[in-house]
Amino acid sequence: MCALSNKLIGSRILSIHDASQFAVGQRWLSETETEQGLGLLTQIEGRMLTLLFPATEEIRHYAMDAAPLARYQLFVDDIGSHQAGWNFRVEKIETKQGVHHYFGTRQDSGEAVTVIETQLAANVATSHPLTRILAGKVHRLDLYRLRQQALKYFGQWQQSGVVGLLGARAELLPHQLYVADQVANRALPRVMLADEVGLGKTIEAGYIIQRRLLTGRSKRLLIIVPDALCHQWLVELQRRFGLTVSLFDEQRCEQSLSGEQAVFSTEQRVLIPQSLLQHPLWSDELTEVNWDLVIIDEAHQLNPTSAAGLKIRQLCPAETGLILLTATPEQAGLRAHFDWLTVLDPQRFHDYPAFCREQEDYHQLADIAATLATDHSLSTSQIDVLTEKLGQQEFATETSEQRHHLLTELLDRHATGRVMFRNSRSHVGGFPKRILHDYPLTSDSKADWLLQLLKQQRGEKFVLICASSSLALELAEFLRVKAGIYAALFHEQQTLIERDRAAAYFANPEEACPILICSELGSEGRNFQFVQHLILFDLPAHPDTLEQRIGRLDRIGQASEVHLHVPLLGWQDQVRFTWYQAMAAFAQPNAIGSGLFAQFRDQVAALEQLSSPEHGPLQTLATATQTAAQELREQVAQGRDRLQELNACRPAAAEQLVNSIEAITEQLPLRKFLLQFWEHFGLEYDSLDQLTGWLRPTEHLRVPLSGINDEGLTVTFDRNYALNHEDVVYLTWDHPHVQEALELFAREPFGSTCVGLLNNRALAAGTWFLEVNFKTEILAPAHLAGQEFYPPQLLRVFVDSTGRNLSERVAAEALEAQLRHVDKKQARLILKQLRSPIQQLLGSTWEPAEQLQQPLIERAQQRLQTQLGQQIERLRYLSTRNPAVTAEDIEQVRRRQHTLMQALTAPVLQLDSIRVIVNVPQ
Ligand SMILES: Nc1ncnc2c1ncn2[C@@H]1O[C@H](COP(=O)(O)OP(=O)(O)OP(=O)(O)O)[C@@H](O)[C@H]1O
Repeated sequence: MCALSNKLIGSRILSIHDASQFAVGQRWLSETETEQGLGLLTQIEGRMLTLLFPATEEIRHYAMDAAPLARYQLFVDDIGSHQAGWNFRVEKIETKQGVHHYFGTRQDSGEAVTVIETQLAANVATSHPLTRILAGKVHRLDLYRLRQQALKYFGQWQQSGVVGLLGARAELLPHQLYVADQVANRALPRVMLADEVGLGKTIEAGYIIQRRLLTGRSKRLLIIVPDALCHQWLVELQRRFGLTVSLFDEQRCEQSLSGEQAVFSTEQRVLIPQSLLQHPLWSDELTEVNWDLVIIDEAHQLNPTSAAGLKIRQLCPAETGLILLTATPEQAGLRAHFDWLTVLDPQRFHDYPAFCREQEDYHQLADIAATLATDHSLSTSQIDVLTEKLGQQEFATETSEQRHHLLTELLDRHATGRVMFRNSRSHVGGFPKRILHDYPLTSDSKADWLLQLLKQQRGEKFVLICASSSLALELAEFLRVKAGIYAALFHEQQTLIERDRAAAYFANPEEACPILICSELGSEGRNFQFVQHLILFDLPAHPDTLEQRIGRLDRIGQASEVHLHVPLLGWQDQVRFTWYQAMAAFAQPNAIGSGLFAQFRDQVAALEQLSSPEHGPLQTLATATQTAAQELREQVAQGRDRLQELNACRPAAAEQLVNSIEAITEQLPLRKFLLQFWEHFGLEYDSLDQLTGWLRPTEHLRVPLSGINDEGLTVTFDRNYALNHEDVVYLTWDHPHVQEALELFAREPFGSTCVGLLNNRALAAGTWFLEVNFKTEILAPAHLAGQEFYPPQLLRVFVDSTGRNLSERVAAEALEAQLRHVDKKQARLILKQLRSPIQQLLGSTWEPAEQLQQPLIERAQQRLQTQLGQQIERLRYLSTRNPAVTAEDIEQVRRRQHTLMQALTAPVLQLDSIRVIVNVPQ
């Protein structure tokens, strides 16, 4: 065994170069300036050396005794690079007058070549661990360990199945996570998210975006939202997900026009106001970019057959992901809803009459689906229906799994299953009570009544919604003049910024602003759940608009009862109020509004136009509405909604996601990892209390890190704390700062070379070992998310100085306990003596690494076969019965499987890090 010289173990070795080592034509690395590349020794004069570094064209002079130089040489089987750009494998080496001549074979042509070292390429990978070892560059022991941990956690995170779902500043609500998971994992998501108002569609969209971006499934993102909601979206994505998107309003478009690139290609994640779709210039510019995911909020506002709708079709051809958000998909009528479904999936939705018939079929199917979901036995008549619907005589329903399988099939085939997700509030639960206060007025004006209400309930906050901006302005003026009350205003005559400012001013508890007066613009999308009083100053014509208005307060996060105040003045108010009450639109979420509107709108309009009240016909309308509402509600509850609910959230799968998120949060010790990371990279962390800490950069900050400014920031690892303290940064494995930290190790050589001292009296002093970590990963297009099957992983090979493989006998943890740090100077001296044997020894570590890699490949292949194989099978089966499943759907999964299988035949194995361990018993 080649033991390390005793002289080195003590730390006083002065010079290890002697004149006979040097010869003109040799290649050397500068230990202090590895970034100069490979130097060429051009002159020896007395005790002075001159080196040319061809890569940078720099010349350096060194005193021979103290030259910080490391000899660069290749060994048999190494791959060298010729300055002409080709690579060769070394087969034999001869040294003539101190200069190496390498004999080998060109890798591209197979031609036999002789390369004198003078001809080697000057650009060596300076961050390569071997180059670093040769140059005597090492990191501290703890940084080496941190690197191992970082890469391990990185892989575990990538394989967790919940990437992108971990880090939102949001409660883990199963219905949202389920939808997000279902949609985000598709090769090509084209769906409508139609949860009832306030259930968190924006959050679901955020999860989907985050997961697709972090897993590489999507890159170019376009979000289209009503003009009034632009800012809220920006804020919500930033605050909840730490996601930055760029707002392109007209002004920003004009600024970007002067650049050379297409207007929208300068950013990867773009948010535009809906109105831009109608702009003659910018709407065309939008089509210059190939978006891979488009999200449209409040889709019911856009008619798919209008000019804006056609533009969307153009922006979202079949190969682009498209996600539509709407709480009231039928607000513009069943036909418009169907037209959107056609945009999403033209093959499945091409026959409107058939679609209408299908809607009627829901009842029977829902009944069966509910039976299957609750694990009860099917009745004979249910089995008959199932036989007919599924077109097969026999199906197994004995086990829970079989029933689940059948349920899945039924939902996939007959509901709007694959394209639409709709959670209902009754299903999700936990919403507050609504309390209606109606105020029949006789002669007073509504404005006077309003003033009285505000005075009586001083200290409360009110949101008032009315139909027009002129009325909103008049009311605000009235309150100011009459009572010195300053209302916040929200209407279409303001700029976007003015509106957002007004909403923020109203929300600020310190401002004590009692009322926000909104035109109809405030009835969609906004978050006012911190308010308990809604004034419906007038009543809209469409029940869905009413539902949207109430939904501003009655939404997730509303902690108290919601009070609805309705002043009634005149016949029209009375007609609408009576009609809405008859359908219980104030009392509960109203999923049947569109149906009733279609049925009664003419009658309501005719009654409203009467010049004098006629209570008899109004009563008749109310009774008819009540009956129809009851029937419709029952039908919907039994039929469509039930099916949609079952489809939008499978409780077991949703729970599983919550569990996985909690498990990964517990199992991977993020806090511990980050504390070490910060310490090494020059950030200071002070615990403020149990849940929070203060993080700030010091003057030793090692690399620039995004999001870290000089002032520092308060951070927490606790979800609940983060939910209640929006100014505090919530750190999870999904967070960009954590990702940056992990990627730093994956990309840069931090901790990739190290020398450790072993304290083992049973071994001779000076005995040394080599621990080599290889990284194995596959090369495949990012959107295939190959890392979910085969993330980059480290393979550890541990050999002694004779090349004996001790990897299994010497476990990493046991070894760690016996190691101690060595200072840089001593480490460098050790490496100077050992670099040549290390380089030779390295060659012997590849084979064990390849052997370790093999079972990992096989496991990944098996998972690919089973998981994607099952998906393909299921899609194939469904495609024979359900036009919603196309050959392309199957092909996409098959392509993913095939490409990843191919990639797995030749994973890239490369040296990641090296640790030299020398026994120095104490
Ligand atoms: N998981 C969650 N944790 C905490 N807050 C949430 C969560 N989901 C939703 N919210 C909050 O509930 C409110 C409603 O969510 P969101 O705006 O996403 O609903 P929506 O379905 O898009 O509503 P609308 O139908 O009105 O457009 C928002 O204030 C949102 O921040």
